[in-house]
Amino acid sequence: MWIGVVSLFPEMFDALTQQGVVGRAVEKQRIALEFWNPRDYATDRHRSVDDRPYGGGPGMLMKVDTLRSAIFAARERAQQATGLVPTVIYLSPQGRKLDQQGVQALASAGPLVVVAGRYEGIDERVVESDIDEEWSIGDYVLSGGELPAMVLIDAAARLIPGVLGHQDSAVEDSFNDGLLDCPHYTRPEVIDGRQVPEVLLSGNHAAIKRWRLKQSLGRTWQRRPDLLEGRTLDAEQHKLLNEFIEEHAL
Ligand SMILES: Nc1nonc1C(=O)NC1CCNCC1
Repeated sequence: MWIGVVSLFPEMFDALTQQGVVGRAVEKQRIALEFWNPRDYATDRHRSVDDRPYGGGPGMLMKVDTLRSAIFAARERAQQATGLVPTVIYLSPQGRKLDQQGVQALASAGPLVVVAGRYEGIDERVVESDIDEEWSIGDYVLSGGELPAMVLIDAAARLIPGVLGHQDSAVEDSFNDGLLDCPHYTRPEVIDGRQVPEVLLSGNHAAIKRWRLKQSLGRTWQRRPDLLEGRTLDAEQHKLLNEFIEEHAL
């Protein structure tokens, strides 16, 4: 998967590329990550990358010409590297809320150019003319689009074949099947009197799988009932959820 990033702080992405799942994916060339910094296109003495908003008001916007130069360069490189026209993504609170379904769509959308905004954001005409999709990682305001971009890249990378090792599977990740994750346990068997559920020590893999699905369904029902709305449960899932509800009835 080819991803171009437009950011004033490309060094922030070292947190993603120097270690962990994405770091290994880059090393294994499952993912190609390239960066364009609008500041590299600044021609004035101060290498300006921000500009004042029309109509006044607090804060600045990203300067149009340096931003667009970086986007165009990234888009050009995407086509050169992949032969495909990239999807240009802009991260902002005004975007579509990112969820696993959206991540799956982005992970299979071909090359991406991800634009990380700073200041109060970018000129609306740049959104209209140069951005294909606007996405938000949540209803809160951050200092920059770099962390949202890293969230998107990390989540998408996990879905690229060959990125996750055998030791962790994107398939069992919560939200991959639209449910919350089941509880997990590791050594020791007792922590301050709290035991590991017996079934997990039984070696009965069918029972363990059943227990985990039941816990996922139950926790989703308890904590995020919205995720179950419109979802069709099969007979087994209905049975498990009903068992969970009975066991947890107050
Ligand atoms: N939430 C968000 N999901 O994506 N981007 C988000 C965000 O807060 N961006 C900042 C908005 C203010 N300007 C700097 C960037």
